[in-house]
Amino acid sequence: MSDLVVSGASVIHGSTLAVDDVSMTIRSGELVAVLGPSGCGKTSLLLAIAGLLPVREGSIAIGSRELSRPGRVVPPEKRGIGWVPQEASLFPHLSVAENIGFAVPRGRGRAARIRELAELVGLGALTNRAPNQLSGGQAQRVALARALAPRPEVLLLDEPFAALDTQLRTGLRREVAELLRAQGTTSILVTHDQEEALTLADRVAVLRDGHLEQFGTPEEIYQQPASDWVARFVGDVVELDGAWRGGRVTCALGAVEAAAVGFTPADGDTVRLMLRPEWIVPRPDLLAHAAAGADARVASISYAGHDAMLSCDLTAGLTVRMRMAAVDLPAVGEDLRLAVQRPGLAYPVPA
Ligand SMILES: Nc1ncnc2c1ncn2[C@@H]1O[C@H](COP(=O)(O)OP(=O)(O)OP(=O)(O)O)[C@@H](O)[C@H]1O
Repeated sequence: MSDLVVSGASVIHGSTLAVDDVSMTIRSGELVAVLGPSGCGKTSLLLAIAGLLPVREGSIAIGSRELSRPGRVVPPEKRGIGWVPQEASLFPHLSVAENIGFAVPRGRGRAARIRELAELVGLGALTNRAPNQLSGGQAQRVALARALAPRPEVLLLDEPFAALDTQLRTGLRREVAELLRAQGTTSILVTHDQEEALTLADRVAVLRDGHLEQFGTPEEIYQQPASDWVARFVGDVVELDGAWRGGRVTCALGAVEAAAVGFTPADGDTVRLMLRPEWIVPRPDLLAHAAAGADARVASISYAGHDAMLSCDLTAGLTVRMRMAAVDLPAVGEDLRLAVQRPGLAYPVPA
């Protein structure tokens, strides 16, 4: 098995430059999520990898096997790449087994291979069913089995769980990720659901307006966003402007330790401090230390079962949100001393 290498690829979709100079190496067996807002080029990137759109610049290859470059496209059926679409789009007049079998070559062992694939996706008992007798989740399992049938080197999944209800989606996507890992299939999952991307993928590619903003592990994307845009797009952020001095930002939350991302501020510069809401914590032990932390009053609490989001009015005049485990929550109106429990991220203030 080889890596999938996308190298400086640009793709025109209609009249739009949908993918703009994207480079990424997807390691053999890796599950990569492509995340981004609507229209950022996720599907266009997948179509180019599948051979359904040409590249205008750059190249796409699996190992040393070049699949796309300007003026040359290896046809989809010769690329060794499988596709699971958003809607299962099964043949309505064929049974589950026949739908899966559509992609299994004729010959000896065909029936056994169909049975193996049906069992792999948990449909061993439903092989004689017609598509209209399947739930949405079961239909997606058939589409997955059909895509895996020719043993593709790379599997592309275009929002395969988007049409399913929340509970089914959570269960099925975990199962599918485990199955793909067990098979060692290199997979690219397009999604606009950040939770899906962060929980399932080995690495996440964040696209914006056709550009690759960041490609990293879920922890890197969440804890060290490469830009303020990624910080805002993936997860919740608390934003405070303050003065930079020697690795600290003096703002309404006090003097908060921070790392500058992608620029080098000078002492005295105004920077934008970004924090995740769970990085802000109540610190009753700091009440006696006037220099540390910031005084706040709980303005509202949004309870979510396992945790809660608190809006706190700072004495200094701003409101910040903090997320905490929903155990012994403070009450609305309670006074707290807040501090930041890990270094924040500093970005330039937008012009
Ligand atoms: N069928 C099409 N014909 C012409 N242009 C298209 C077509 N589909 C997409 N585009 C253009 O390509 C750009 C990228 O679209 P693409 O579908 O790749 O984005 P996406 O990130 O997958 O969006 P979504 O999350 O909404 O599916 C769009 O802004 C649009 O202008």
